[in-house]
Amino acid sequence: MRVLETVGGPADLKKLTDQQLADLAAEIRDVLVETVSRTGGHLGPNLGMVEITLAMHRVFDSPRDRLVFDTGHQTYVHKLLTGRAGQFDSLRQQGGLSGYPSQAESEHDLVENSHASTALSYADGLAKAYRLRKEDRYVVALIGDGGLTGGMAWEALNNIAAAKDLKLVIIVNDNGRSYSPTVGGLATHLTSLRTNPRYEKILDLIKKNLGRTPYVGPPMYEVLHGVKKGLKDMLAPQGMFEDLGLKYVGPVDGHDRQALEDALRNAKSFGGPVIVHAVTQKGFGYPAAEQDEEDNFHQIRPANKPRGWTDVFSDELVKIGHRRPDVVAITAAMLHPTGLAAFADEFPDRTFDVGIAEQHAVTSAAGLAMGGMHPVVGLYATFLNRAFDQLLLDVALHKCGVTFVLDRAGVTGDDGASHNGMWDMSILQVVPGLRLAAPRDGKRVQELLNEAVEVDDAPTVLRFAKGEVFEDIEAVDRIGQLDVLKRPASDAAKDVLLVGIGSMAATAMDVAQRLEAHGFGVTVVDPRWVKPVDPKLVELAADFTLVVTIEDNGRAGGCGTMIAQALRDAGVRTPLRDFGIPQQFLEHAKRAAVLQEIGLTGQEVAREITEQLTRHDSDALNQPDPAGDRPST
Ligand SMILES: Cc1ncc(C[n+]2csc(CCOP(=O)(O)OP(=O)(O)O)c2C)c(N)n1
Ligand SMILES: CC(=O)[C@@H](O)[C@H](O)COP(=O)(O)O
Ligand SMILES: [Mg+2]
Repeated sequence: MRVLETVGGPADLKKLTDQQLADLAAEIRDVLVETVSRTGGHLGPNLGMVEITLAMHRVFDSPRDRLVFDTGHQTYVHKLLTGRAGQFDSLRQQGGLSGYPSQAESEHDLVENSHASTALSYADGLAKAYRLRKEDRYVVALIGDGGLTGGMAWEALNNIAAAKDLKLVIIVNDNGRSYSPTVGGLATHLTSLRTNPRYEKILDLIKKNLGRTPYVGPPMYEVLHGVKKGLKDMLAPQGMFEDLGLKYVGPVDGHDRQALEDALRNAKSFGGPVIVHAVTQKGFGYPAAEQDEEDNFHQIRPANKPRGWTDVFSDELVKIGHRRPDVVAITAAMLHPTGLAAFADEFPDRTFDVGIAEQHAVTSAAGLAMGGMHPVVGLYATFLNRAFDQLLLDVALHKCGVTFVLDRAGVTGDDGASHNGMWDMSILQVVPGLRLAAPRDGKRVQELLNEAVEVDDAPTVLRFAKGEVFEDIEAVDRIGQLDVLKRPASDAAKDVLLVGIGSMAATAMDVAQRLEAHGFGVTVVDPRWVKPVDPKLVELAADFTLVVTIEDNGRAGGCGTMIAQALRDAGVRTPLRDFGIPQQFLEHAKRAAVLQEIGLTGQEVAREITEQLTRHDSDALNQPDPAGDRPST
């Protein structure tokens, strides 16, 4: 029987021998490689977390002691050790285990948000709560070196360092990478800590020698090891953490479980906030991941991936870069995933990786624009949320010509609720002067990106979906900025004006076909620029019985809402039905499965409209469904 099968929960770990623990670590790595290669997910980060997770669960008592994982993508081992090994095959599948912590799955899971750099703030709050409630519980926060480059982490450290009596242990999982090697002064400092051979060797020497004198040895080693500014300052530049007033333990070999346990017990004994600096290798134990230059298999990348929206953007930006020396690119630690790597290869001096620091990225872009450059900021749509204030009041207020390219907009699916790009076309509607484009296919990505970088007195935004780019849908006419994609076969009644937004233009074409089969006259348009609302769209709407909008964004405050407002403001009484993502946190599943689930498919939308049009109840065309914010079906 495998050791893993004997582990029903963390308590079982405490009974295992060193040999059994070594066997268990090997078994876990086999399960990770075998399963994640099939299901997809974060293989590299989790291979690097085996010994740390074992040590965490052997030294602390989850869930009484609370374990908080930053970003949460590195919790597969935690799941295997907390009673979910039997379900691990269902990882990231619809109805199966989430790829991130899930309170619904286990009492051992707490933080579900996959946005980085939040763990220390949660931990600060939790530890304060336990102190106030006089609960003798530890909080253990695991954060990566990448997560530490996020501003929130330093806001939290500033508070934690001042709270000497918080029972809080911070484990920095330092593998030197986010996706790519971690950048900035912090990375350099962590490197100086982890690569100072003298410090480690001398400590080992002391430990070995002192260890031979049982009565004096271990306590003496503890004193030496715990000494604040003496031994360490002399041997390794401490600076940062200790100068902040934080106890620092390490650097510890993050793949030596025993050493980790010693360090965590040492940290636990301080009774106040401590940083344990664990040095790991992303992908450890699986050579293919260890040697993967791009990102150590941060995410399993499917072999021969079809050409995606990201690729079209990436190629077009390089072309623009050649003709526009003022164009620069900014990434928040996601050079490859956002398609900026090609631009970086071509223009290394005009590409800036700021770490996982979206807020800094956006305001730094404002500075670059004020300095005469035209920044293109590449982000995943959901991560823009974090930098909304910077976009609103650092970029838009000053009318800075910054172009934002939001990848993974709309339903992304298997990374769960916090990864769906369902917020941007709602929050961006309130930004004065901002121009928002939603390309429907690869050709429009090229077209709209070139139009966007020409705007130098306002922020411009392009947003497109995850995955394979759609086939080009050519327009049959252009009215103002509007592309007409389909007119009725004959001069049939102008029953429905279908507004397909971005990737939903293809869905709109499918809906049109289905409606025409029921004898309705349908015109399909793609606004291309969805903000501000095109006056030509408002004019056109006046001639139709019903306007229908379809968008891959939350319904609340989305494009449908804004177009309806523009119709009302212009006195156009044509009723409007808006289809979009229901304003809910969506369970993880593949994108197509989620779209099916929420009714954002051609078949479902066509059924709804047919039902509404054939209800013969003219009011039906005017009254929204009394069910309120029902799912968009
Ligand atoms: C706010 C935010 N921006 C970007 C990401 C995308 N992202 C997911 S994991 C990751 C790298 C995390 O690096 P690190 O914290 O060092 O953890 P590791 O993967 O190395 O274990 C990034 C950038 C995110 N989750 N949150
Ligand atoms: C954990 C994280 O934020 C990213 O690694 C996320 O998994 C992105 O996934 P895709 O790049 O596959 O959209
Ligand atoms: Mg890292």
